[in-house]
Amino acid sequence: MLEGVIVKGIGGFYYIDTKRGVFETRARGIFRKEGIRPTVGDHVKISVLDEENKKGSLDEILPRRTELIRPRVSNVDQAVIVFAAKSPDMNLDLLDRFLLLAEEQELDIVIVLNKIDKDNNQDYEEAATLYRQAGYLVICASAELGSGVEDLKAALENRISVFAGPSGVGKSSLINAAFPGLELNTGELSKKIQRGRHTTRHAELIRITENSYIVDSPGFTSLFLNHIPSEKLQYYFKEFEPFVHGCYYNGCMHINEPDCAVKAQIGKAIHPMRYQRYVNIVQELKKEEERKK
Ligand SMILES: Nc1nc2c(ncn2[C@@H]2O[C@H](COP(=O)(O)OP(=O)(O)OP(=O)(O)O)[C@@H](O)[C@H]2O)c(=O)[nH]1
Ligand SMILES: [Zn+2]
Repeated sequence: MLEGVIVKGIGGFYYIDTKRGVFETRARGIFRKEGIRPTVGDHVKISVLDEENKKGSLDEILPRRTELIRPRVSNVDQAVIVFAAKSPDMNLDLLDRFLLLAEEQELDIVIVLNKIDKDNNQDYEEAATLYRQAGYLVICASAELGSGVEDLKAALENRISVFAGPSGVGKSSLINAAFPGLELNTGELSKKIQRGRHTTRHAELIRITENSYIVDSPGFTSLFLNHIPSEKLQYYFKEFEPFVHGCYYNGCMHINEPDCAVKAQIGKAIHPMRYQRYVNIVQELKKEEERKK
């Protein structure tokens, strides 16, 4: 028995990255009978049928820790959310939506503010401080100059990461700067999504170091939040966490209620801009909930 990770699945074959190389396997019939679909990212056990030609049989899927839907990958540990300091301009409303989706999936989060070489006034520092104070790891980077790249590499170590963020912020460029051997084309990640609109596209894992992988297509390509119940939203604002249970009312939404422990932190542990976006998104979600009634 050999253990490994499914890095690719095509036409009934699953490719398993192991300590002894990548094996091409077929899944045992039992999975189909039991309605289990092997998924990229699954930790598996295989039996080797042909060591030299790297063929095997996929025998067992170890329990999944997480299951990302878009793209469909198991055991993703972390979302690397990339925004540009300039071109395109930073949009913190959009950044918060990416954060919410990643928080909802219980992923660890790294925020990368890329293209700092384009921002002579260092305006990105303000956003970096805001999100650091909220409790996030924020890396200010320039794929162009190579700054921040070592920090990014360190953050990817020993995990499966998915990159997310708007088009053109430099996701592929950062990956290339960190791992020159991979030579992802710039624009590569988005090409894959476009293809995905018409055909079922299967994500693949790219091994970047001994024990680390990245997903080859971007995460959270739809930023719809409508599936999140409005009363759950508070739990996905990281810096609210220590305070949400301190309110006078059970089920406090932290908007109009008196004696609210969250509101008491506005301008202290909670940045007014983040609080305002919380209120906006709650209202958005409530409107949608009303409409569906
Ligand atoms: N000045 C500067 N330009 C950068 C930097 N990083 C990326 N770029 C440029 O920005 C453009 C977009 O970079 P990509 O790496 O393709 O961006 P992406 O996020 O992968 O884009 P999609 O694949 O569309 O999602 C390219 O022309 C890059 O050369 C940077 O740090 N500084
Ligand atoms: Zn409250």
